[in-house]
Amino acid sequence: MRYFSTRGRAPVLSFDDVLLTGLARDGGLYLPESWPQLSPDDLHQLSGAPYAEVARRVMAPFVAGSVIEKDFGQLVEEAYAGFEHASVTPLRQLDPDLWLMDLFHGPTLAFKDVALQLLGRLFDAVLEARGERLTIVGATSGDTGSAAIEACRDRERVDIFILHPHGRTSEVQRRQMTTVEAPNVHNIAVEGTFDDCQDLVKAMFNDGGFRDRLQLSAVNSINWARIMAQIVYYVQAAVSLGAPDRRVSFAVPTGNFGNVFAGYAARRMGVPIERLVVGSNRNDILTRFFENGVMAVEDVYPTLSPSMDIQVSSNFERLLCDLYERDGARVNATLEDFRREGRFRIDPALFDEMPFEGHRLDDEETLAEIRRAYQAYGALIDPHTAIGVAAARRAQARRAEVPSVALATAHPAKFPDAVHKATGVRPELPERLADLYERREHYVTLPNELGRLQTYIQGHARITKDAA
Ligand SMILES: Cc1ncc(COP(=O)(O)O)c(C=O)c1O
Ligand SMILES: N[C@@H](CCOP(=O)(O)O)C(=O)O
Repeated sequence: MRYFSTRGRAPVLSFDDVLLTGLARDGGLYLPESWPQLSPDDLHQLSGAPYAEVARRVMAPFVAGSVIEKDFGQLVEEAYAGFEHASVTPLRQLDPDLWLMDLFHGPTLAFKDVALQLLGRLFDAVLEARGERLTIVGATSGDTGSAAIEACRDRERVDIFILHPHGRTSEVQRRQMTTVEAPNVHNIAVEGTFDDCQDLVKAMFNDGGFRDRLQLSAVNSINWARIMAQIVYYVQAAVSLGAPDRRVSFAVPTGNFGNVFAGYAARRMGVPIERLVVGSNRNDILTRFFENGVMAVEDVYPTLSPSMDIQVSSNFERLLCDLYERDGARVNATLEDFRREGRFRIDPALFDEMPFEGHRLDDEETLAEIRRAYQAYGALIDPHTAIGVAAARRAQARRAEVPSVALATAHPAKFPDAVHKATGVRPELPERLADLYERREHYVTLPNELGRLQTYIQGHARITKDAA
């Protein structure tokens, strides 16, 4: 498989290069040149198969030609063997037509583990085959950071630097990142928002000299491999609920648009997905966009669902590229306008065939939904998941034609205060994290300044230290 950049001005790359490159050199994101197709027969065969088997078969075409192609099945097996549920991403039925897909059974209790447990292993295998090392820089609003650190800790060929917005994650999220004892892990609290962190990461990639000196790579969903691994659970859920003979909708609590884009990719591959329902918190840029076709940035507000406190959803660029039929110059012009003006508008006609709709919840509605889920189903759900469940119910109230799956993106114990406030129950962390509050934290706090960040990273990355 070959991959092209959404902006059309970077080299077309193989899977291995896309994995190690992260952001394209023209500032774009990589997409596969074609969408591999899952026929109705393929989908029938996947029904009932173990998760790792579905994963291997769904992802095989994306890694075709890679140096790890022959070991891929083994890497996938290992990635999912450590999940605490045998089904990896099990479904729970809430109502006759509403299901919850638990995506938090990995080591850091969030859906990010599903992709990052595989990515860590892919990085290692490709770097080993090439005899190379790299430096990862990532931005997190709370969950990508700990999942990426867990996946990359102690790996000899990788140093990892994670930027989080100072004081804007939950305490559990911060401690999961900052209490890891590993020489290759570096946490940086940036005085700013998640959007600032994401901008800083992109600016480091766009500085060619810095990027080459450090051999930068990405763990955020700008890296295509993240999306690839997330496609799998949409396929798994759809076939479990009757695809290809029955259509299914998904409701996804959304921030950076990576998770829901993976659902869109599954649909492009032939999975019969009816609707992709986007749930937003008060930072509702996407929901407003799906209502009126105008993407307009506002300030970022802190909410009870901090991982979704995002205004600029980087993966929207991948959808835009599809909408514009891969006209990279047009994607670039639209996103340049967005950067300059803080807004752009899309012709609504382009959206006629699209499966998306958006629903927003403020903090009070989020708490009410957590309470409702506890009372109606006995389920403790985290604030992000609550937004997904509410979005699913609202979408079903409009048109209840097919079953809906709401994605449970984090374990409730990551957000104990909100869950306690809504239900009176304080969810317990699993035993292996029980002493999280006693562990020593390691992080530096830096201002939102590219130069300061680059100096810090350059001074601590083994790649530059060894070269000096
Ligand atoms: C718990 C949780 N839910 C939802 C989201 C939003 O997902 P995405 O950024 O892929 O849209 C995130 C962050 O990515 C998250 O950590
Ligand atoms: N909510 C995310 C933000 C980063 O998203 P990503 O999917 O691009 O890594 C987080 O928890 O860090």
